[in-house]
Amino acid sequence: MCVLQQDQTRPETPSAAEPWSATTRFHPYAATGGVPLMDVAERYGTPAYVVDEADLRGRCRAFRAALPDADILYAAKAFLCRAMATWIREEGLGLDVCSGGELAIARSVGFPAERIVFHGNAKTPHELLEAVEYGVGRIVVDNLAEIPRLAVLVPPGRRQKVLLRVIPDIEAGAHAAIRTGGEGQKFGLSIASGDAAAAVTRVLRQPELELVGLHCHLGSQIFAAEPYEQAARVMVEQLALVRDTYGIVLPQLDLGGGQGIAYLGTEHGLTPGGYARTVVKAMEERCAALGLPVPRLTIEPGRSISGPAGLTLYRVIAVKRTLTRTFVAVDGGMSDNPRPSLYGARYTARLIGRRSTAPARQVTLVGHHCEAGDVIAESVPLPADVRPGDVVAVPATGAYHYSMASTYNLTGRPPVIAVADGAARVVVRREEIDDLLRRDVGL
Ligand SMILES: Cc1ncc(COP(=O)(O)O)c(C=O)c1O
Ligand SMILES: N[C@@H](CCCC[NH3+])C(=O)O
Repeated sequence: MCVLQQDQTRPETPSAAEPWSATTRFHPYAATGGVPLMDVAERYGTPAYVVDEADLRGRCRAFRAALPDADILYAAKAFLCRAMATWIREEGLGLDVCSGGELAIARSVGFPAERIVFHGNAKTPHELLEAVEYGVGRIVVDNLAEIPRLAVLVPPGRRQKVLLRVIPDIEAGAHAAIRTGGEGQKFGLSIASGDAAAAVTRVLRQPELELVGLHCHLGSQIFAAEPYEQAARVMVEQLALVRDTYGIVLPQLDLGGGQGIAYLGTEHGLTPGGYARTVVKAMEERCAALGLPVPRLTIEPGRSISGPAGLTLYRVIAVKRTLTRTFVAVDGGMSDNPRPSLYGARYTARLIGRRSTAPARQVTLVGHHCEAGDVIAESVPLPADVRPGDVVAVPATGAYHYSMASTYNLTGRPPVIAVADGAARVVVRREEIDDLLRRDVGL
């Protein structure tokens, strides 16, 4: 156990624009969920992912409160482990899974099958079979070939509910690699090319499948509500087209996820309330104009539930002052956070564990990997006396960090430590070199 030390001066409670989780405090020492972060670093080692359970549960509840009549599915790709699947189950949300692996975690905690939606642009026949066998509530069809492939897997006497993922042709999202609402990317069925209409026809011809609605997902890290407003309108128009063509009123509309979060103190995420007001109004207005009943809404937030609840602890290994800048090198990097290298994502960091009176200097926080692009955060203000042995915390790392971590340079992936009510527990243990060696069977 470490001695509880004073930390850098900062306000008692993070303001709304601060990217730290709801229970994170810095006075008299840095703590999350009532657990001193230096205790976590010393007991479990670094790097370590820390998850603030109360923050995460609070975000689930905020979505449910904002949209009491909708199905809120947590997008598992953002962060999933057995503990997370259990929290999501307990909070009454559903789960969006997009692989056999994510489904296996859900199954392992007895996640209710009917609350699961199965996604993927290239689901293997085996994955489809697993989804059907577990009895997942809905499968989202992403391409034409999948329709007969899925139909033959449905046991006699059963019908599998499906949604069709269509491309609304709306561009939104923080980076080209995470925009999925426009033509020219791999997800969904194009309205413009006629594939979406062909898919409706083909699903309706398969007695084993029950078409219950349409789906779209615009992209990720979207800060404005307007693209969702546009998507709600376009999608309701597609529901009206199905009604006009086939005389069928589809009861569901799934608008995917993508709600943006703050990574830096200067950003403001899209709140569940702001999102809900805009989307519900657009749906209701367009449905009234087209004489359609308002469909049951499903949404799939991932990052906005788990992202702000996480932080990563690193130990400083070296400080290098060059002619142009100061590098603070830590014991993690692009293997536990690939987002700066993939999307140019920006982060901030904070020294914890000791009080420094040194003035703040802009530094570049870098990892220990054998790549010049292994940068965790550019232009971070850290005390000028930052030195080897110090611990730094990086906020907003709860989504797409653990789930996208690699073992580059044969680095074991960090543990996930859940903190709540003054207690810390390991929910995913650290990956040791023995784990890596075990897979490598040699000659
Ligand atoms: C189909 C689908 N739903 C939901 C999500 C979750 O997105 P986010 O984590 O940005 O909310 C994604 C990922 O972008 C997705 O592909
Ligand atoms: N991996 C992306 C989000 C992609 C979401 C899945 N379609 C990120 O880290 O921002």
